[in-house]
Amino acid sequence: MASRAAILPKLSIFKIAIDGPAASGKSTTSRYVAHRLGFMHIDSGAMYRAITLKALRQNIKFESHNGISHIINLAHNSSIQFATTKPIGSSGGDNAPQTMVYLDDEDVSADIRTMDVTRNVSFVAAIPEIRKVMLAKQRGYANSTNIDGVVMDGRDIGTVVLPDAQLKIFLTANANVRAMRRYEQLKLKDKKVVFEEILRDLEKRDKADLERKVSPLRKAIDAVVLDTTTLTLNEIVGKIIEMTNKLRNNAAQLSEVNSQLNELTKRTEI
Ligand SMILES: Nc1ncnc2c1ncn2[C@@H]1O[C@H](COP(=O)(O)OP(=O)(O)O)[C@@H](O)[C@H]1O
Ligand SMILES: Nc1ccn([C@H]2C[C@H](O)[C@@H](COP(=O)(O)OP(=O)(O)O)O2)c(=O)n1
Repeated sequence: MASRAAILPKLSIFKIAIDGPAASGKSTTSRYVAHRLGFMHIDSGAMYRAITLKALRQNIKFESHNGISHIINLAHNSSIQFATTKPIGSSGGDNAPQTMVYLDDEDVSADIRTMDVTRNVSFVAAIPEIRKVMLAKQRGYANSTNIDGVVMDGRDIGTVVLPDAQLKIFLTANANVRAMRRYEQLKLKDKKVVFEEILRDLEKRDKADLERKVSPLRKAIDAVVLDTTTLTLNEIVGKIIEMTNKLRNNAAQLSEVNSQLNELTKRTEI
């Protein structure tokens, strides 16, 4: 007789998928959630940005046939790693937990956020072969055996990368609010930024991400929508932690019932 354990879910790596348009708060929210839960944070957008940075550094002609093959080659032969630093305090700003990004062992956390990379990343992210290479890496991180859980943010995490995620969140916010947040964020880093330019770039990128053929930005049918236009970062993080704790408790209870049922089944078989 088949054991009931085979048909009931077991406790496994807890996966949280956070998707949404540009500057909706995905990576900041994910960093705090991951930090509070002791999970790993994977910023999948940073991976597309890292490959774009590498291609720009090599002066690859993006839209040419040769250029695309070259970028695909780069993706196959690049190592991208993440490391999370602990916050000094518990509030936002400079004390926020940071997710560092390493490209071929070089810290590129700042270099991948330049306007040049931002303007070209949607093109790179729309190349199907690049997405295949990133998908394999992303699933690899999520299934690392030494972690309790992972928070991965991007555009297609709930729909394509981790369709089995126990919790899926879709963050949204009004485009003007998103552009203003990105403007404030870049201004802090002494970047020469113009709000109208940021808004235009953000809308252009949203359109490209929504309309591309492979893995476009979509809300998974089982995702919970959280609108960050009016909710603070703390409120958003709190809601996600609360949902996660409930789901983990339910899973733990289910696992307990499951082992009791197995025990009973064994005794009945004897
Ligand atoms: N709920 C929120 N309310 C106000 N500001 C937020 C909120 N969530 C994120 N932010 C801020 O908005 C900016 C963009 O957030 P970020 O996490 O980089 O977005 P994304 O990863 O979606 O591009 C950051 O400066 C961040 O601190
Ligand atoms: N899972 C993902 C993550 C990001 N991308 C693409 C879409 C975005 O334009 C770029 C950069 O993503 P990123 O999340 O860093 O961008 P923003 O922080 O929202 O400006 O990568 C994607 O296609 N799939």
